Amino acid sequence: MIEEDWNAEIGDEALFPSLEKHHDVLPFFFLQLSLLEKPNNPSSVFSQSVDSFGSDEFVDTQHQSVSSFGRGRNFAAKGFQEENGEDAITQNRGFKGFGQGVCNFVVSTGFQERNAVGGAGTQSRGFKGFRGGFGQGESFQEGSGEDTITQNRGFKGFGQGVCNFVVSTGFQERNAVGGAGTQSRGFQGFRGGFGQGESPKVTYVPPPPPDDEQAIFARYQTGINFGKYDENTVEVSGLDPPAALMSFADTNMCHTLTVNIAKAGYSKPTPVQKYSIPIILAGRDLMACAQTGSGKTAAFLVPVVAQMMRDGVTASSFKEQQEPECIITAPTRELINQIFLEARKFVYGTCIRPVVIYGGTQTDYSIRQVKQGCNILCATPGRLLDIVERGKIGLHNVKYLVLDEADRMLDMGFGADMKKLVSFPDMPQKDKRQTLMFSATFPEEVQRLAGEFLKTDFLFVVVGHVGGACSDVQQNILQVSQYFKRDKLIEILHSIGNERTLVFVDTKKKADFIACFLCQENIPATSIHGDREQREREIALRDFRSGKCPVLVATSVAARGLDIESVQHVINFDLPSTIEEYVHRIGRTGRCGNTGKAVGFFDNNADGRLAQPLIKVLSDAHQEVPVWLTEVAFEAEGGRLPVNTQKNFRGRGKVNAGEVKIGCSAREIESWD
Ligand SMILES: Nc1ncnc2c1ncn2[C@@H]1O[C@H](COP(=O)(O)OP(=O)(O)OP(=O)(O)O)[C@@H](O)[C@H]1O
Repeated sequence: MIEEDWNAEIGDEALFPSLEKHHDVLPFFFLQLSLLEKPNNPSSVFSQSVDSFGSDEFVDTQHQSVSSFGRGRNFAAKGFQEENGEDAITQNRGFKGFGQGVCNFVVSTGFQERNAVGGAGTQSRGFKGFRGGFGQGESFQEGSGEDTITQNRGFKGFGQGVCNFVVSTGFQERNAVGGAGTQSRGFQGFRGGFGQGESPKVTYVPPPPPDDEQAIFARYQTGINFGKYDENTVEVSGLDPPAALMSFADTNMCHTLTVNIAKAGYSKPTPVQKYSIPIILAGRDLMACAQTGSGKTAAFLVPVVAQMMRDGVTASSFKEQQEPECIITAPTRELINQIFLEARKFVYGTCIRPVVIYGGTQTDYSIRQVKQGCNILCATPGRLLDIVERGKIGLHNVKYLVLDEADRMLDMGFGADMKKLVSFPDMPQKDKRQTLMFSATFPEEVQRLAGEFLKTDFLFVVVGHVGGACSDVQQNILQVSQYFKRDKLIEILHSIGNERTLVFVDTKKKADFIACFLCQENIPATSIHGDREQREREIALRDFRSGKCPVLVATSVAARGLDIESVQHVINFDLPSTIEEYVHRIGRTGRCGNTGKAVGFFDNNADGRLAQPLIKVLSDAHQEVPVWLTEVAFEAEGGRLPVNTQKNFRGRGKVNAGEVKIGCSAREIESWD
């Protein structure tokens, strides 16, 4: 695990980045902001915000802030201690870092947001707090109680130094959703960024999902192109593949499972399901590649549950150590949770108990969930290894090991963890378990690596092209240089209206910045990325799902797997650095036979090397290829047209089988989780 964000999946500590990290982050953030400025437009949103602080000094002193963070005395601790509960305690820690330096620097998107959408009362208080705070040097310690008052006091407390500048992602969330209660979360974002000393223990316990039947089987409608999935060519490589099934009834599944499939609204299997289900039922290992949104989750869940029922799996009762029959891993917390929710559908009314555990939540909570019984364990890699190492999970019973987003699970982000998982002494050898890998993309290097985990007679199912984009997504690549991206974004979002839109950017800081910027433009937006606390990530996703915030600005943490109803648009404000990532990102729309639109801002200076693989993806998906793009591709390749566009396009040395060295560029290191 070498990536900053990946670490967030593994250790709770990473949720509260150390001060040292921000020594790097702050100058970068400044750079980022300046890069986002148009050269001839000094009156940017950012400058306006700055102006509203009423302090010219901070411009000159911003670099000092870097060194001043974290050296301070325990500023304002008492005031925050007056609040009850986990938030107050952590806030206290967060503020420890402030106060002593010459310049503390605050980026508070929250205040900007309240401007945009908050109630009048809140705005007034927020701004009072802000203005009053600068340079006054009053104390946090006065008063108690209500969040808004605390904020007010809190900001009064700033100002011992010449300039205060706080990067508070939490405030952004409030921007989007408003309300006093959420305002207090702003301080969480703040403390998350600038705490000092030891990392606070993560105490977040996610709310339990609703467990009434209607909620469990909630779904969205298949789209007009659902039937067209059958037009895709399907190739099965390997010896003696079983025949594909034509309907769910073709299998000998137990009655309860058949009923659950119907309740889930699945009347006919998609191609990846038609081929994968019989392969898994036949006990074969499988690597399956099919376009985004085409039902890969059920392609492994249905046969695994069917087999478990056939094997007469018994209800697992309360035990200190559980021995699940199936382990499912996925790279992000939100995705693994989604897989768990899907699993609940298919096991409904059976004795099979699925459990989900992931980073950013209280470890004891994960352990309690596991102890209560666990047949199918859905887990992100870090939390999984942690729980196994604590002896709460025994692996000797594992019959099914599923890697969703398998190419990501095997690359330099999680590859080492997966190797560690299969190397535990009690993990059955590959010939004693079934290993199943699914993704919409499988670069050749991963295919070779996957062999280490799979039996030699595994089957490889490919629906359409390996790594092909979903043809239900209308792709449009626009030439937009970075200085004009914000204007273009606003223009597009205004034309879109209230339709649900995912905007991808390349860094966590930029995700917050753009969400904040949109709020200032009266476009309710929120953000999701690896530096946000899990609670905030889940709120952001919930608000996006519900339509409360129709725009979600995200890093690649939201690129894979997320199945959100009615996402009509994906905008790649920054194009990703690999073509695989692009395919996954645009696959958040156009799912399950529905149509969607994807726009990519292509900056010739930054994205030249993506041109060629983009052309292939566009043409494979029968999309128009702009003439300028072919010219850029030609130039980027030094006048040659490269042939293998399935590979990652960033310069990479030769990779030998077994060497984990794929898929992550500098830009993704910033944005993955
Ligand atoms: N046979 C089916 N009939 C109707 N709906 C289905 C069927 N199979 C899957 N779906 C629905 O299609 C949607 C997309 O499925 P899923 O999330 O499994 O896609 P995926 O291929 O895993 O996508 P990604 O590559 O983005 O992870 C889900 O809402 C799922 O419930």
